[in-house]
Amino acid sequence: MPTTRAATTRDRSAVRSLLRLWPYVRPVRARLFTAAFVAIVASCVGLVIPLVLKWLVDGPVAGRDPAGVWLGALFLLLLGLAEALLFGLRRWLVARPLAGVEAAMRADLYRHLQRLPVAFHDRWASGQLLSRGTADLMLLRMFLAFPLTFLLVNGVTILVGVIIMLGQDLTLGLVVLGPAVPVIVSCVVFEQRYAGVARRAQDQGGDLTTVVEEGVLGIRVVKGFGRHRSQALAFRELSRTLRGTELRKARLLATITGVIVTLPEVAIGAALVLGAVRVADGRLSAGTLVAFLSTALALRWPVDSIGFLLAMSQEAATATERYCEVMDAEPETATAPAGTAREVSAERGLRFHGVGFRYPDAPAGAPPVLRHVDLHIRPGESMALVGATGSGKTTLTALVPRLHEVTSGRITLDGVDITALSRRELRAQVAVAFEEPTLFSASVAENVLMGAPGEAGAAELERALSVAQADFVHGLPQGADTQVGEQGLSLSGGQRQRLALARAVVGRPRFLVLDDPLSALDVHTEAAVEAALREVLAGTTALIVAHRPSTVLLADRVALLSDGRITAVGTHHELLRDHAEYAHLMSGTKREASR
Ligand SMILES: Nc1ncnc2c1ncn2[C@@H]1O[C@H](COP(=O)(O)OP(=O)(O)OP(=O)(O)O)[C@@H](O)[C@H]1O
Repeated sequence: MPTTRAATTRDRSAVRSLLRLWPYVRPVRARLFTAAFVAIVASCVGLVIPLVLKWLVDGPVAGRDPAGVWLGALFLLLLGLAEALLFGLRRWLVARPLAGVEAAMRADLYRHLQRLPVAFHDRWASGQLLSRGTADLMLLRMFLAFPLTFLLVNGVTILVGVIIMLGQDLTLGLVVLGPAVPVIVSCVVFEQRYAGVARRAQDQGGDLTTVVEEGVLGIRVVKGFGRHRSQALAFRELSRTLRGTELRKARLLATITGVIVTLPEVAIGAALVLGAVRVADGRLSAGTLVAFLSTALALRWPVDSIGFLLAMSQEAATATERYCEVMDAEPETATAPAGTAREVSAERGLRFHGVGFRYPDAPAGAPPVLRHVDLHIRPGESMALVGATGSGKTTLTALVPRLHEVTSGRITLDGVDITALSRRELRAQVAVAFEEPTLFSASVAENVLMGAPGEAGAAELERALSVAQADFVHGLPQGADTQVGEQGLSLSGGQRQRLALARAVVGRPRFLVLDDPLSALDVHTEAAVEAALREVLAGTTALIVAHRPSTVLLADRVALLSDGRITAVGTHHELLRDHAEYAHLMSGTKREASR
């Protein structure tokens, strides 16, 4: 199940979580405060209406003065209009800045994701990241636009309304205030329970996103193996779980809304009966009772809405937590650590010095993938890396561009420790091509030139395409400007591999790391690519993971990786002759090799 739980819902305050939004809200704070002030004024204007009603009932209505009634009606109309206009103004004030806050947070999240190490992405399910960048940020925008303002506005409105009611009649005011304590206690309990359920629903939403993403990206496998039904069942199961959590949320919300609505309504009913008796006794004017009840009714929405405003705030708090879990993850440092000795030896070429590595998420007690790897690839030399499947070849190649950090030992490029180079410096020197070629939704040219941003032009592009034997590009509808589909799926596996290879060589890197980059090519194309690659490799120090003798023969020497260590280094023929494991790995294709 693609679940990522970076943190459980710990004891934490929603307010503390929401305060972390301040850096984003700061630039638009003036607008937000103005909008909140406008909303408070609008709400208070609404509270003036009952006072006008009181004047109307006790004055012109009781005195049968039609002109006074018309005047009062006109005043009520103007107050209603002013209230509506002010609420409209509030909306206008917040809409644009809050869209900006959401966009800024999304941009920061994306930028941060790009800078997080590969180990982080190995650990986190993509749907969890996707849901943080979409659904969670939408929740936050809605919170800033609505509950944040209205919790304040409604609080002030309720306070002013209660003061007005108490001023009109103390006894009736106390009757209406009666349910305040049970309502507040219910709200506190609701907050605690809702926080956990809201977090669960957001995490389950992330899991669902992961399943949808995998199903769409893996549609060929799903169809090829006729797995629609089992995929649909798995999806239905997850969505049923999410539905259960959403229902639990709805039940909690329904309960708190029931409490918040019922208790005050009962209190208003009691005040109505008591007030009517006192009007009949002549101890209260009809106008005061009308004004009192109108004020109490005007407070209904501010009180009734507290339930869902609190629910939205809780969801925003958990969304903020989820967002911050990613933002708090330590990114790769872009610059070299200060004080690191750059030159550790005068040795040229690419050298592994006693390198050890274990994956951060490997089970405790599992042996390291690499142990004391010592290997020297001389300048201009190409070294093939051969080993059984799962022996750690891909892992070793990933250490050179620092996609993972060595856990012991060090790697040097021309005598310079790679940790002493900034990422930019390192990646300008080292180019990589992986067995699984990833292309982006962009043109062929953009995909290839990604290997040398800002440095290479049309001539370099042509040269790289020619080295990778990617002439098929000229036959595409718009040549190198043809857009390749999502992940390059509109191209064949071999075509994608050749574009990935072109991307690796386009910047004429000093160090080239190729992870079995020719595996999807037919023998004729592979031979043509190898011939062209030999020219490139002549001036480059290269480490090439190879499974086939034809790829091994590209290299000057071969290193055998076995049980996490380099157990032999020599030419293909030497190893074939002296090492049974190597001969075994190459067996079955020996004839091809000796041709
Ligand atoms: N992200 C990861 N987290 C934990 N272990 C991993 C991770 N990636 C790979 N491994 C483990 O590391 C070991 C070496 O994997 P690696 O991909 O480097 O082998 P390989 O020699 O390239 O295999 P192949 O020839 O099949 O491509 C394997 O046992 C694998 O299960």
